[in-house]
Amino acid sequence: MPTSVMNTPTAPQGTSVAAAPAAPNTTSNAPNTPGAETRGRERQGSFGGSTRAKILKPFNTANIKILLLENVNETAVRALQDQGYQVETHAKALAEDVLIEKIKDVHCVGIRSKTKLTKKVLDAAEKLGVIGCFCIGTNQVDLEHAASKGIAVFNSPFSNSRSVAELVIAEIVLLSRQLGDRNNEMHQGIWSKVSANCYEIRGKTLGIIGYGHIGSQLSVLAESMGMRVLFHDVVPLMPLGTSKQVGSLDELLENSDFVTLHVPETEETKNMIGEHELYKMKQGSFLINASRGTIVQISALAKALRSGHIGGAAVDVFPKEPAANGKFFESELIGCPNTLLTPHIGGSTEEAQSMIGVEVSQALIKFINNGTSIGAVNFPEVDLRAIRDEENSIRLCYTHANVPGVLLRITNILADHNVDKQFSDSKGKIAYLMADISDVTPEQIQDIYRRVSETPTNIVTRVLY
Ligand SMILES: NC(=O)c1ccc[n+]([C@@H]2O[C@H](COP(=O)([O-])OP(=O)(O)OC[C@H]3O[C@@H](n4cnc5c(N)ncnc54)[C@H](O)[C@@H]3O)[C@@H](O)[C@H]2O)c1
Ligand SMILES: O=C(O)[C@H](O)COP(=O)(O)O
Repeated sequence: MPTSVMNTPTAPQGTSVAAAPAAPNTTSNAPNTPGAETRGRERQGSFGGSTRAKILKPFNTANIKILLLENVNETAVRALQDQGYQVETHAKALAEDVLIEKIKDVHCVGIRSKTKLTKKVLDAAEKLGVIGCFCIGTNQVDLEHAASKGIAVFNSPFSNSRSVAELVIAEIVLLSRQLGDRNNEMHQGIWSKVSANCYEIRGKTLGIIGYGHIGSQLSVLAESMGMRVLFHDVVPLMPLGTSKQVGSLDELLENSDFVTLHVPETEETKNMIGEHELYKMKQGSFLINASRGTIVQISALAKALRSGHIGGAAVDVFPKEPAANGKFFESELIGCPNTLLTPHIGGSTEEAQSMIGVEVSQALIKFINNGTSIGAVNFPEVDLRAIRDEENSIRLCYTHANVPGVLLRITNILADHNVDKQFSDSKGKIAYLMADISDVTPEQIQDIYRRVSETPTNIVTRVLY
């Protein structure tokens, strides 16, 4: 595979700082901003007593372009700007043609759940090395294609879990008391005081489908409200509190008063809840979906709500969601009885967005500056302990096809050098190797870079120093 443009090395300039090949599309030899460098040193602390840890960075961080879409939180914008990167922000998702034009030139893109990074979009991205999903879901990215191009994808696996769990707790109470309908009536000037089919949630059974970060957090909150919790998951999991894992989806549906979905969007979960499953649910029971819109068949749910078989639903996610605020929303669920519709706000709290901004921006910075891929969702997870702060030490980051014989080839290239440490791992068709090499001259760095990036298995080669 070809070496991406973002990894073109700079020519040797005579000093270690100036000479090393650069990461993302470095064109200038200006040093990093002093502020960022000092902060980095403080963070990494001393290395083995008297020797400090080296601050690895792509050479001129001002040349690194970051595109942040969908109103990514200010905490991320600041953190990325503090590194000296060029950061362009947009409040909304971009139309595909605009995105294709914008993404051509950037080294990193930050998105939320709306931006679709398809094969077509990724193929237009000539310099892209890393993607940050400032959310939990990563189904909006063609992860495999990104990996095949050496593009690592990071997300925030749990920073908004609590926000979703709290919303679901609120919805359980609201549905149980038909609060959506009562509220609508009052706003129309209609006084309608009813207790028929309104219930306390104490003693009722909550069925959680998908007992991951959100499902398990919800389980604890629901039990503290006096609910009994059943859950269904594809893997056996430790039940929290007195909750109980059931043997099948049907068993959960048949025994729950409230059913709530917390699974990712996958081939298996698409249309997971249709007519058959809805009619397995108890008469008058409630359905909540704050996972992904494709998991519930909307027509079947609307029919079950209108027939009264399902007593109410809260839906936060839809198969087709408007691209931005103010755009028209349509759904067969509009006007269904006791149905709460929210515009994908499960993770939309100040706390969650701020934490996500910090978490994902740190992962991006570590990947760009240090090559660290820990936490990547589509990429082998590799890290090395800090590199010594010595002039002529470098870090080689090599993303390559996962085929036999590669390590031997790299060992031959590095045979005459002092490899301080090296680690490599693979995931599916790609593998990632990091090696710290000391005592290398600028000419040797150029030679290592050239020979590694010319290997037939090369996807992306970077040298950090
Ligand atoms: N509405 C929102 O704003 C919002 C916010 C955050 C997350 N989400 C969605 O919620 C989903 C779940 O989030 P999470 O953090 O709990 O994820 P998670 O990965 O921690 O947990 C998902 C669980 O689902 C299970 N699972 C997968 N496939 C399954 C199947 N076919 N049947 C049963 N269980 C299955 C997994 O084993 C796992 O335990 C995310 O993927 C995202 O799409 C929505
Ligand atoms: O995947 C997620 O974390 C949620 O769906 C939230 O997505 P958002 O950041 O687009 O609100």
